[in-house]
Amino acid sequence: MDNKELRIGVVGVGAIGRTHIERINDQLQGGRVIACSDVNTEFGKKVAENYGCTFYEDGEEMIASGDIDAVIVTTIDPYHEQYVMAAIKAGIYVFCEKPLAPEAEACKRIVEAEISGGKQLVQVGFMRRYDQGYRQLKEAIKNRTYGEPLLLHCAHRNPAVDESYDTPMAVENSMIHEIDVLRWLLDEDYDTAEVVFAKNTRRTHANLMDPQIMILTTKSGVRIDVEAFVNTGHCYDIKCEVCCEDAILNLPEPSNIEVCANAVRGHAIHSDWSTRFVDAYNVEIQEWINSTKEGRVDGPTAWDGYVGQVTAKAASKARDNQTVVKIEMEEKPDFYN
Ligand SMILES: NC(=O)c1ccc[n+]([C@@H]2O[C@H](COP(=O)([O-])OP(=O)(O)OC[C@H]3O[C@@H](n4cnc5c(N)ncnc54)[C@H](O)[C@@H]3O)[C@@H](O)[C@H]2O)c1
Ligand SMILES: O[C@H]1[C@H](O)[C@@H](O)[C@H](O)[C@@H](O)[C@H]1O
Repeated sequence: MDNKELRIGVVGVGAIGRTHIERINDQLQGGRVIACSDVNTEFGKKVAENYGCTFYEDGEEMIASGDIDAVIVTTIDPYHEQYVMAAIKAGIYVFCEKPLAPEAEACKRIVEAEISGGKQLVQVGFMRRYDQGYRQLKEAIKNRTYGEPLLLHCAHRNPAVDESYDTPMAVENSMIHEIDVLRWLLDEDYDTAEVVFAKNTRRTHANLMDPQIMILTTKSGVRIDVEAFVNTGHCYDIKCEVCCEDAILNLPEPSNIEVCANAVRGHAIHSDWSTRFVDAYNVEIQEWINSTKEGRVDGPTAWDGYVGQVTAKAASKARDNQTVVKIEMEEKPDFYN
């Protein structure tokens, strides 16, 4: 592609869809959201009007229209597959928010369709790989300066979730971030998964066990525990502590000014994902625009999306049966090497 602006369509213009439109049109370079679609027509039309883009009632029609060079899929999880498949069929690049799909089988169908099409087109929105803190951790681990990593303690805390968020989503929608970023951080796949429950918070509802702890082991034996607590009522808090042979490494947070007032000294922390990871989203989407214009996928692939969901599925099985489940994975196809 030449140096023209990348014409982008967005399907699903809810919370994160709109933040991506704003970052592309107001802050980043080389792309413009010129079209959008949403199943909620009235709402979608208002959003389109607000951002000056063309509204399509049918997202698949937008993808096949020839009017856009690439598409961003930010619908709720169960509809990702439909639009990613439409993009592969149309032969255009697609950035799909995580998870690639809520089921491993759906991710597998996407991988197979991409391989049959003969060209990598799909990038998955695992934005933590673009976070400065995780990048620093990876750098510190890479050369074994502090010896081998042995165990990791992580936490994924959200202030609140709505009624549609149920027990499986703690793994499939939230801890899928840790599943991806820790595999990338340690540069190895997982061997087993387990999920145990804690005492339920009074803030949860009948369909959600909250908090939960997922325990993963990697092929080399690194042990990882991740707490998902999605109704803390007060904070968005992401922790990752890596215990190495010779040092303990902790994920830094984006800094905030220290305030001393009312006899308390401290600093504010984030209350949702959109501010906690804003820099990571900006780098992620800018790099996606750049690589798309160069005609290649440079971020987490459909294969990474598939591996994540196979791991999540094993964790779900482990949770349902309260046992430890071995993670069985196919060999990575050469297509993704
Ligand atoms: N990377 C991250 O940190 C991050 C953060 C938030 C959300 N997400 C992901 O982004 C996606 C959207 O999350 P959200 O918080 O913006 O949700 P949301 O509910 O605010 O928005 C989803 C939008 O999709 C629309 N939609 C639903 N079904 C559709 C369909 N079949 N066709 C077209 N539009 C449809 C809805 O009307 C809504 O406007 C989810 O997959 C979520 O996991 C990722
Ligand atoms: O969809 C959101 C998003 O992925 C956030 O980054 C995560 O912290 C939430 O738990 C999840 O529900």
